[in-house]
Amino acid sequence: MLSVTDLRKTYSGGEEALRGVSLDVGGNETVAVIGPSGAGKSTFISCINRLTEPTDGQVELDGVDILRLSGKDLRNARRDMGMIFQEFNLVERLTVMENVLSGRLGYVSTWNAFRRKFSGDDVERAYEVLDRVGLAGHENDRADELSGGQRQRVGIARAVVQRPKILLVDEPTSSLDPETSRAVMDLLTTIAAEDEIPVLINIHEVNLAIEYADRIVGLRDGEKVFEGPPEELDEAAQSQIYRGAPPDEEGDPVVGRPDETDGTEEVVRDGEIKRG
Ligand SMILES: Nc1ncnc2c1ncn2[C@@H]1O[C@H](COP(=O)(O)OP(=O)(O)OP(=O)(O)O)[C@@H](O)[C@H]1O
Repeated sequence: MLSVTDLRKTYSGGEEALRGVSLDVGGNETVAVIGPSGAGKSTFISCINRLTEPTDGQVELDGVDILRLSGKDLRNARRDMGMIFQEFNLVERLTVMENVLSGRLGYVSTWNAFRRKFSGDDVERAYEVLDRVGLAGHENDRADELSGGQRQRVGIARAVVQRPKILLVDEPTSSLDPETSRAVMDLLTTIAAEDEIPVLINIHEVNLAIEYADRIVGLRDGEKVFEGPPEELDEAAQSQIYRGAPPDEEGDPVVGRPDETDGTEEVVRDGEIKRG
């Protein structure tokens, strides 16, 4: 179980990217974080594994206080968090197999890692995982010979091969076309469900979040402004996340405020927008 409490990040320039965000992710669930550009989504994920140092707050993974760790303990904790990146972060001149095995580097001695000497079990597991992501037969292809979708499959395999306790996924489909994006999301959520790994995923496309997530979190200006199941992410909630629409006098969020339409729409307050 990942438990984040009151996480804050102020960058050195004074930008308050996170203003006290709390979130629990556990079990087999997929939690999608959505929000406009600059809302703090990437900062949130990178503060959890401390690629970015948070300013304040608490991050616990299965009871381990991540923010207190350093050196070897931090490296051990990081390998419990499988990272999948927008730009895949593969080593271009290495093969698919070498890239996947680099997910196991934390487990082999520095000397053996230097010699790229992996145990037979590690290699066997890498073959298995590559088969599961649909890359059997591509083990010896160089990363730079692959399509975008294949590259993200390698990224997924590299994260999964290390048997993480959680997958942290940052915009995995931003560089992919819609069809490939869906294939990657299918694969990611299938593998996570089969291996019982919870997933925390930043995603731009709201439709993909609704389709694939068990729970959606909306960030805006470094604050959590929505949390709920996909069916609760109605137009009012989306308006709150993407436009910061304030609640009206009755406490209901305002949908499609007149000054934000092109004048051809009649705005009603039950979430429905009728065209003139
Ligand atoms: N390294 C940095 N130094 C200073 N400010 C930063 C840094 N990284 C991010 N920021 C700022 O922090 C805020 C949140 O950025 P972040 O990248 O986390 O948002 P995001 O929701 O992931 O955006 P996007 O969807 O565009 O990737 C932004 O105002 C951004 O300019």
